[in-house]
Amino acid sequence: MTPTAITTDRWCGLDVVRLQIGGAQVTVSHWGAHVLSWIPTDGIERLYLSPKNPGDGVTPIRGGIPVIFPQWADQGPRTRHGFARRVLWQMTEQKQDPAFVFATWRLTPDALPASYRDEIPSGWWAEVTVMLSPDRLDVELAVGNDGSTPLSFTGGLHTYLATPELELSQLSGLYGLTYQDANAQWQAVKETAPELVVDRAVNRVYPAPTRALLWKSGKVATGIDQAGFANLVVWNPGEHHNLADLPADGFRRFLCVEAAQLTAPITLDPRAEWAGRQSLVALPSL
Ligand SMILES: O=P(O)(O)OC[C@H]1O[C@@H](O)[C@H](O)[C@@H](O)[C@@H]1O
Repeated sequence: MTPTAITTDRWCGLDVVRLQIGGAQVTVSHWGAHVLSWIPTDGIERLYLSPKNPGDGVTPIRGGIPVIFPQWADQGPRTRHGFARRVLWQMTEQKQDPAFVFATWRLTPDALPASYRDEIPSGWWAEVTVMLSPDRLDVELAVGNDGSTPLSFTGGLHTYLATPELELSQLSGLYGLTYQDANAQWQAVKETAPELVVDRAVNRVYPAPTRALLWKSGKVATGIDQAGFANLVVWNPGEHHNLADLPADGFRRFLCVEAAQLTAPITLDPRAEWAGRQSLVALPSL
């Protein structure tokens, strides 16, 4: 039987939970329901986490898997990239099984400061479920409307995939898709690279790929799949970034590959629910 465990720890002044199964582990902060680290059985960390995170309980965490809800970036009047990454979630469920271990976090309006609560109609709930098996991590964002008026939102899972060297890493599976280039007035561009190598600032919004992507970095590869989300975003701020919570050369250590819903907001009628998922699969060393 594969040994499993759920333990608690502290990171950067925050309470975190660690799920473990057969030598693999994922660490999740209650603040933001934010995955900070995923180490599959090969022992190689797959997520980037900035060493300059202030850990002040105010500034969103730079790295890992930020949960974006109820607004993508600055595309609307709500808090940039949503309030979900700036508040404490409640862990409501956990389970250990021979094949997997999971935990679920829930956020409801009563847990929010009034300024955030006023951003959207009341009666909604959001849940993040993190499921770990030895070489796979599934993260699901689910949203429900228990209110009496329609609820519209955008959002996503803003995953920072780690790499020893960005320019020597490749992302394949996007060939032939037409993306909107947020760094070039949102012009539509057809992806012609069978293997995308990022060597400058990128901010591209693709439609959700119909097949899994492959991220090759250093000695390892990672498969990336998603369901429920209409978009996939590839983002890196490049060398001229002025992000205070990222080291000057930090941009070289990650590529964000994000399961997102931003070109068409989800609208939930009363009693309706929606869910989107991103799955990461650790593949054998190259
Ligand atoms: O610095 P933040 O708020 O975490 O945002 C990071 C980036 O996230 C990306 O997903 C957005 O497309 C960018 O516009 C944004 O700069």
